This record gives sequence, C-alpha cells and structure tokens, in this order.
Amino acid sequence: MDIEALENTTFAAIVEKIQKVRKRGELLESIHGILKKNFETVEAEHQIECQKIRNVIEGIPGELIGNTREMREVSKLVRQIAPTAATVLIRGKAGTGKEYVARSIHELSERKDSPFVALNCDALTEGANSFESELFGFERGAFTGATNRHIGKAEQANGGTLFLDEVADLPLPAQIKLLQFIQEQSFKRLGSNIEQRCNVRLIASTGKNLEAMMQHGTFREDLYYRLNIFQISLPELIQRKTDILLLADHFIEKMNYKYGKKILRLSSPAIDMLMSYHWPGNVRELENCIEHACLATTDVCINAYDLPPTLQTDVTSGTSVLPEGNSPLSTLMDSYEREILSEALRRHDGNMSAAGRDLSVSPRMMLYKIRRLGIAASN
Ligand SMILES: Nc1ncnc2c1ncn2[C@@H]1O[C@H](COP(=O)(O)OP(=O)(O)OP(=O)(O)O)[C@@H](O)[C@H]1O
Repeated sequence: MDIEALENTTFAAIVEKIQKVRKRGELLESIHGILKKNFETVEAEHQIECQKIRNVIEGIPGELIGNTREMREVSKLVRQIAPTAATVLIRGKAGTGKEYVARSIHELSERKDSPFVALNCDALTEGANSFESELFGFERGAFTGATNRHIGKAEQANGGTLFLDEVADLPLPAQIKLLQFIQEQSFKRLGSNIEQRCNVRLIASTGKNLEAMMQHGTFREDLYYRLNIFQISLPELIQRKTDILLLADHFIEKMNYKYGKKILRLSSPAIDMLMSYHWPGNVRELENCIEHACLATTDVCINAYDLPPTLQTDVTSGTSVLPEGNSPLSTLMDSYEREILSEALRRHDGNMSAAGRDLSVSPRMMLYKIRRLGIAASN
C-alpha cells in the first residue's frame, strides 16, 4: 500500500469514527429528550396531585360529593349557573354545605383565579366589626379605634366572588346599605369621600325563612328580590341518607391527608351506626364525627367504638345503640365482640362456619353469639 492509499484509509476510518460518535450523540440527545419529557410529565402530575391534596385539606371543592337525586340536581344547577355572573341565593339548614356550594360556583366560574371572600353576617357588631366597616373598609381616624386604614371585603373580592353568609341576620339599616351597594356596584370607605367602583359576583346564603321575615317586616322585600335571582336549596343530610357513606369516605381521605393516617375503611357496625343516626348538624357534624374517629382509631379501620359518644346514644330515641348490659364493662365487651364477629362474617360473605374457624369458635357457639348480639344476617 502506498502512502496516499494509507492516508485515505486512515481518513476514511476517522470520518467513520466521527460519524459513529455523532450518531451516539444524537442517540443520547434523543434519550435525554424522552427522559426530560417523562420527567416533565411526572412533575406536572405531581403538581396536580399536590394541588388536589391542598384543596382537600383547605376544603376547596373539586366537585360536590353526593349521588342522590337531590345532590345530582344541586350539582346540575351549580354547573349551569357558575359560568354566568348571576347573583345566587343558597338555602339550607346549618352545616348542609352552603359555603361549600358557593365555593364550587366560584371555582367553576371565570372568576376562579380572583379571590373568594366570605362575610359572616351573623357575627357583626359595632365599630370596626360593623357591617359597613367589614364590607366597605375604613380610613385611619374614621371612628374611635380606627388606628389604621382597613380594606373591606368588597374591595378584597374585586374581580372575584363575595359570599354573604347568613344574610338574613343583617339588621334593617345594614340591609339598606347592602341594597345600595348592589344597585350601584360602588361604595365609599368609612371616613372617605372617594367613590370606589368594584366588580364582584354576589352569592348569599340563609337557613332562615326569608319570606316569613318579609311578612314580619324584618327582611326588606327589595333586597330579597335582588338576592333571589337564582336559588339553590340544599337538603338536610337525613334526606339524602345514601350520601352519608360517600361523604364519610371523602372525609376519611381528607383526614388521612391532614393527619398522615392510612385509614382504609369503616367497619360494618360503624356503618350501621352512621346510617342510623339522625344528623341534626348535617354534613358538618358528619365531618367532625369522622375527624374524631380518625384520631381515635389505632387501626386501618374505623370501628363503632371510635365514633363520638353522641352517636353511641341516639338522642332522638334516648336509647343506647350499644347492647344493653348490666354494667358498662359488659356493654363494652358486647360491643367489641359484635364488631369482631361482624368483621369475620363480612370477610367470609356471611359464612358462619368459615368465620368461626378464623376465630376458633364452634359453629354452634357462633350461632348463639350472633343471636345474642343481634348481628344482622347480611354480615
Ligand atoms: N357536598 C359536599 N361535599 C364535600 N364536603 C362537603 C359537602 N357539603 C359540605 N361539606 C363540608 O361540610 C362542612 C360544612 O359545610 P359548610 O360550611 O359549607 O356548611 P354551611 O351550610 O355553610 O354551614 P353554616 O350554615 O353553619 O355556615 C365543610 O367542611 C364542607 O367542606
């Protein structure tokens, strides 16, 4: 081989090597691209999951929990009215979820990135805590004790939603101020002559009979018609019994996040107890009850005896839902025994012999205990 041929061969080998390296580079680059994309997807999913957790803990509604006809109707109305700017009046007894629904409307509206501000109309007194101070704010020196400027709820909610909780509790003079504010969409801070314009969507709530109040002259008719443009009524929890367990599961999930617990479910006796209670405090009472039980249990399951004492004794009938015993100890023992037996039966789809084998109890003894403790056959 002459020198020139040798040089050509070497050159060709070098070019080939360079091409190989470049190809490897391109390959690495595309692997890097794929990994980066995957990482970004995982990161985005992680962010969404974190937001969901934050929402659950802070009580920012995703969707309304409830699958009864009544709650499906409420969800439909919420979706229908949310995108508009219409004023909404939400009615329902204490704890039925009026503020939760108001927040849902806000979250589903174009205003969701602006503030949702709640003003509790039943907690107002005088001075800095009067309706006008709270709603419109005040300038320094506007009244004795006004040492600093205060921005009112109307201004805080600008661009977003202003929620007037328990609007029926406003005294008549405050009702006039509210009416003026709604009509003019403007206000003056106390102690100021400057007119402020503001753009808020109003949602009001009440558990009271506004129509009767109007007849008695304690609620203004003109304000009633301004607020009652679109109405959503929330049923009491006892009227949507089949939602109790859905809500209970939702609250277990919420408490798992809040307290770092890993509770998976409710035991059958606990379910019976939740279903037979009359829930005067509605969804709020159910949430408190599940929070209590989640803190009380040391198990992955909420047992009947983890539920608060109010549920152990049904106040409507005044009778204990625990078996009647001669002493508190025997009552407790029966309750534990019922729980353990029910669980075993549930695990074996109600097969008494199989459940008895698990517990080293003869079928005859199982039958005796089931009858004595009044355990339902469906277990
Ligand atoms: N449909 C629902 N899904 C999930 N959580 C709910 C639902 N309804 C109510 N809740 C929860 O129940 C609790 C009570 O609800 P909320 O404060 O909205 O009731 P309310 O009717 O406004 O009560 P009050 O009349 O006493 O002000 C809240 O923690 C809320 O998050």
